Amino acid sequence: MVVNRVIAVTADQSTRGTPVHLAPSAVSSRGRLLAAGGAAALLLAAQGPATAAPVPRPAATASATAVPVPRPAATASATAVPVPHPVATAAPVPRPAAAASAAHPGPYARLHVVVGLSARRLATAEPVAAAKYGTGGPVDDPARERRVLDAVARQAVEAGGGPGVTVRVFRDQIEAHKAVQRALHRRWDADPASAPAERPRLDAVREEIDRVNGELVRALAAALPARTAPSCAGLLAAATAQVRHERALDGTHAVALGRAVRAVCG
Ligand SMILES: C=C(O[C@@H]1C=C(C(=O)O)C=C[C@H]1O)C(=O)O
Repeated sequence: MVVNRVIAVTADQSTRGTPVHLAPSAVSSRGRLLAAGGAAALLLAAQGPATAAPVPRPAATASATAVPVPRPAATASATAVPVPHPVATAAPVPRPAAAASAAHPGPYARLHVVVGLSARRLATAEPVAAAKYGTGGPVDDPARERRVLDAVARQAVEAGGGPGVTVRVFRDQIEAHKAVQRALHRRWDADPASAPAERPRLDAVREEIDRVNGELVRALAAALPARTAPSCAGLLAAATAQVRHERALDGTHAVALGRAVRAVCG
């Protein structure tokens, strides 16, 4: 006689009308199964209708709702406290949109990098001007300009940017750089007290310029889609205004920055 047995019918078996007898040890499993079902129902209720969720659930949540028997601890906590929204409790899995924007900067971010590097390049005009000031030498150094343009053309090919458009941008960068140097020489001539007391080594400053040049070539290549988009002019103007503000540029450098990035779009 089977007094200590219960009859349990699984959903699958009930459709075939074949009840099965489970041993007591199986009852506790069954109890867990029911509790797990309740927890799963709570989780599902907390998630709301499937159609209301615009973002795919993280993998952890998906497996919690898909697996019929969670571990007892998970069941206990799920039933003892109100189940918070699974997204809030899950490990910090970034939403796909956020992850995408972090991995793929948008056109404004790309152009902002280009403008920021142009400002960094222009910031070297002061030490270069100081290195040349009082030497009697000219601001212009056509041989150095040639070397710079040849180098960036080569680097542009490596970076996947067009050498022609890259050289065009760098011609503007060079003109802007020289405009700042000349403005500083005029300022120092007019007010000798403001002239630099020391003369930096030109080759050391040029090493820094070369580093910025390389970064700028790569940033220009990475910004190619942004540079050919119809939105480029507007976004470039916004990025230029932003960089002027971030770096608190004076009038000379602010005007020169606009000159330096003139050929970035198109
Ligand atoms: C920066 C310098 O001054 C000028 C500007 C250059 C540039 O922007 O790369 C290159 C040569 C010079 O005509 C320099 O002499 O190094």
